[in-house]
Amino acid sequence: MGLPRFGAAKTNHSTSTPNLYVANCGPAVGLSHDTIASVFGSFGLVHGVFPADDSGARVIVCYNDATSAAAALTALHGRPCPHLAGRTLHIRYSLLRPPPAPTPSTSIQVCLSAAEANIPGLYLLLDFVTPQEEQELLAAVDARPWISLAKRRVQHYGYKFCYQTRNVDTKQHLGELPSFVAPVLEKISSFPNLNDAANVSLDQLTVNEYPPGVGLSPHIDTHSAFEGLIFSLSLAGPCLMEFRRYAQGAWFPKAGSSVDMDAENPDNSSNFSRKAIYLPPRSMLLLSEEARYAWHHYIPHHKIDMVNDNVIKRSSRRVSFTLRKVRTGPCQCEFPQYCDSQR
Ligand SMILES: O=C(O)CCC(=O)C(=O)O
Ligand SMILES: [Fe+2]
Repeated sequence: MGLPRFGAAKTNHSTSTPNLYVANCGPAVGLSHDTIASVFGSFGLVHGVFPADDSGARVIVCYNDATSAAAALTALHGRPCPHLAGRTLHIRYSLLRPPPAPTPSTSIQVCLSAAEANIPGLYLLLDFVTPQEEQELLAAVDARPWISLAKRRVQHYGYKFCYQTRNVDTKQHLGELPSFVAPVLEKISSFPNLNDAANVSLDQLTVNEYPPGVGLSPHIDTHSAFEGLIFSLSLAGPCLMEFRRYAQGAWFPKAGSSVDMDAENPDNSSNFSRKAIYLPPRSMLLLSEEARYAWHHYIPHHKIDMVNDNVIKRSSRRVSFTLRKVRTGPCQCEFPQYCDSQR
């Protein structure tokens, strides 16, 4: 396991800082940093949520002041948290350590094609839309209202996506997908490698706009929320997407059980494979099968990406169109260890 960036205080007595070390909490157990920030935000202004180490299951929540941290610690430590999937959090004050020198993302080989990445079910088609179609799609979303999240802006069509539950409310249908996305859907219907392309009938679109330096914390799109094909079209700017396959069973303790902060096996918890792929503008990524169900995907929060020996600057924004089909029954995938329907 990599050196933790932050240490937890041995006890919570006589320590008081604005930073909390929270175990049993993080993207590897299905809780995004945005969700965690929102729940801890009810105790005071959260300045940021950071990985405590590379386990994906321990985070540092940083408040602006120690009083808010104390209130959150008292309210949330050692009991199931209904707003965080019922997980029992183990919280201590965090002893901040200076972050290590940034490790350049060259430490991981960046693939330029899905074949090179060799993850079953991952496909990348370059130049999926023309530059003119790209401009039209950007103009269409820019003419519509954006919703501002903490670090990026989003739009939802078909069904609203709820960032707290990482799910959709199937009873709240916002209507058909807008006509501006029709050319993209048309091209998807003849996407190669899809056995049942005719039945794709995507009904949810999330548009994300990322400023430079903003990414997305590691996550698997909730199995029970969406069917097995997830398409993501990159527009306006490039990014690097990292994929992580965590060791089997390491991340989803049985419902109701809790992982003790000290009892976790650090060797298991950092046990994941890593791959990265470069997504140029106008490319279409498809996550299906193992790539959709078993691999976390992650956009590092970088202003520049090292794509092997080349420095690639993120442009003033990247806009992605993520197209999915909302699931109506439970997921029956072959990856129960990552599946919220089968836990
Ligand atoms: O921006 C992207 O390409 C990915 C978005 C994503 O992973 C999501 O909305 O779940
Ligand atoms: Fe995703």
